[in-house]
Amino acid sequence: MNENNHNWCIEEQRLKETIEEARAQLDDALKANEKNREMIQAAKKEIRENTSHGIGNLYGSDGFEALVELSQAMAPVTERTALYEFTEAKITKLRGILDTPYFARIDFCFRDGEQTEPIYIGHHSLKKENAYKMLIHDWRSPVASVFYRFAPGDAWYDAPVGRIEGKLLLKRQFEIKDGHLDFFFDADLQVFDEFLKKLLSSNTSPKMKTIVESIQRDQDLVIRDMENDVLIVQGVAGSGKTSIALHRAAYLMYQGLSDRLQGREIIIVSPHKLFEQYIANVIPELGEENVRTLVFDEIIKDLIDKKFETKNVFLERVLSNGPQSQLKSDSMAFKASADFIKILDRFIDDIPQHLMNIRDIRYKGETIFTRAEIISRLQTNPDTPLKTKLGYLEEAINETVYGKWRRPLKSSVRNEMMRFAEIDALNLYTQLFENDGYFFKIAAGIALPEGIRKMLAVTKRNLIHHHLNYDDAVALAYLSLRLFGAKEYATIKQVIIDESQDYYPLHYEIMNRLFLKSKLTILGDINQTLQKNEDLSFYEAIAKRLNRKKSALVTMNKSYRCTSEILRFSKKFIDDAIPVESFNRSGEEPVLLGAADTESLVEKLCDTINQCQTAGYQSIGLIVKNQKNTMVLFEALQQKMSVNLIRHNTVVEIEGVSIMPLYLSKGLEFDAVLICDVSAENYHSEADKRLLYIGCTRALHRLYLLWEGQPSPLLTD
Ligand SMILES: Nc1ncnc2c1ncn2[C@@H]1O[C@H](COP(=O)(O)OP(=O)(O)OP(=O)(O)O)[C@@H](O)[C@H]1O
Repeated sequence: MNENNHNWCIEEQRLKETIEEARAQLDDALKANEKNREMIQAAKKEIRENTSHGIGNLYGSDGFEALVELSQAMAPVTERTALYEFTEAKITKLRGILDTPYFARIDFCFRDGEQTEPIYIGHHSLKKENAYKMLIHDWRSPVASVFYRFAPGDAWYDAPVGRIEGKLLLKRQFEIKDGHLDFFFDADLQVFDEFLKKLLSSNTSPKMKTIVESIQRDQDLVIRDMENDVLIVQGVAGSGKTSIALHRAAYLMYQGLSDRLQGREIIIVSPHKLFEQYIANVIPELGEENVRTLVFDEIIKDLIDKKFETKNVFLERVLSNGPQSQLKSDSMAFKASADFIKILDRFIDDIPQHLMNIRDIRYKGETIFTRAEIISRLQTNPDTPLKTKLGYLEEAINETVYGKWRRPLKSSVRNEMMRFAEIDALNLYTQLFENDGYFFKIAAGIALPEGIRKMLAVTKRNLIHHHLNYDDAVALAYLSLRLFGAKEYATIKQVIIDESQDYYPLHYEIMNRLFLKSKLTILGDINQTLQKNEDLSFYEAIAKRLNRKKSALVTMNKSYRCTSEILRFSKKFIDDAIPVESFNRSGEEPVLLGAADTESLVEKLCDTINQCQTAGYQSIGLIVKNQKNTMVLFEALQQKMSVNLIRHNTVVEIEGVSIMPLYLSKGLEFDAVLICDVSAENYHSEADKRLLYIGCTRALHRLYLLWEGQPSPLLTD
């Protein structure tokens, strides 16, 4: 028998053993859950039929005893239900194992000359029942990191007991489907690249997928990092930032049995709802309960509880090149800047002095707190919310009155004394803009933008008419947080922020105060900003603002999404401050197609879509600069074919042919991308260049740029 056949027999035998074990455990689990189900049903029946447990009895004279009895009767049901759910999760895991038990094997020799036990790595671990033998190690286990990080030779991994050093003797990768071994190869870098290329070439799902089998070394370092309180990743388009974010969340949930995180202790801040839906499958596929994802608008909503212009509506207005676009964009840049945070902080400090109408507090003819004392109390400890400090003041009044007159103060008297304590964030925020003189006094010494007077006038007008624009909503959220605090997020231990380049200093200041005890992973690409221009100092400023003990910046320059041709084309829209490397997967050159009028543009779009469908591409993304233009093209296309409309106030499944405004394509990907309106009118500025970069890099295999009339000069620059 030659060595290949010998190895094949060994691997088939191991696979058989693993599958037999998994099948036996699955049978046991199924039987156990059948029993659990029967017991739950019987217990429920007993509760229903035993009249002393009836709900009606709770309202009788023996209500309390009946309640105790009912809760005692319910206890076994609750326990069994928990056991049932636990076993159901195990069943799902075992079914997954039966399909694909593992994808890799490493032979790691702990000491020279020592016998090695092969270590098989899969999505889930499997231990032989009643024995110590691990048949499969979870991809997140410490030893599995050797697979992702080392080529055969010296290797190490960090275990709970410290660093374990040794030699990696073998690194083998498997393709197993439906429990059958299709092939395996012993990793040499070149073969692995071929394997990855095959994976990337066949990517046709409209939903994000796991990358457990092919995580790259630099990606693994980020996924498993436990050293830093703030970990920042600058990664080029398609470098795997979102994939890393999700695998990191699953890793954090697994890491360390004692400090294992629950899904509710992690938050992923994502750019929009559609993106949330796009990534929703990944963490459950990785075998964990889903974590909470939210978009920043939801944080604003929680804090201000008022209707406001959402981020997407803001972007739509800025990108539709209307008369107010520039002003809106400038106003956002200013009101969410570090300088405006200073202005808001000064304003908050000034509130007790000038906006609260505080008077001496008098009781029975005596002054118990002077106005100056109260103001000083409210101005100290700036990090404590004003409302909390007002609560302390109330307690202090009570204590003083009780100490002196030995009687508690009636609440009506206390309320009378503290009439100033009713604070309204929106009302206060409006007062900041009511009078230009007051604003300039608060902002003294701070550099203000050129159009400040116009901005102030527009803000004042909007606030008077109860229009809360996005920039004001963010500022008001900060003000509310400083005035009232927010406990809801206090239990969060890990925050993962994707598309981090699109947030401004004020967003980070809010997140810093909200997630005070949390560690943060921040992933972004400064080449993919919408309506703002950033360089690497952006990340330094974030780290400084978040002010945690340890922070690090990691850069990832290799892009896995696009073919080399698409990436080369896309790179012309960005400067070369950050190198962008391609994974070296080859495909067709991007295609540029002009049309004389809308009718012929629509015809060309239909032809191109048909070609893509004939070529077998399943997800086809039609990207348009803004929603206004999207609607025009959608109406025309709809007459000729079935198209899925994606717009900012709806969340639909992304499948087949979808048309959307560019800002909603952020973070997503499609087999084929058609950027539909690359005319001179639509794309001409530096900011437009970045939009084109974002749009083009959504494409995996094919890219088409179409326009009506004159092509954008950015195509030929
Ligand atoms: N190690 C890997 N193995 C297999 N596929 C990978 C790997 N890393 C990334 N990919 C694939 O590359 C594509 C891009 O990944 P992802 O969306 O995570 O990148 P990104 O950096 O967030 O991109 P962008 O910033 O452009 O939105 C996805 O299809 C992902 O599955």
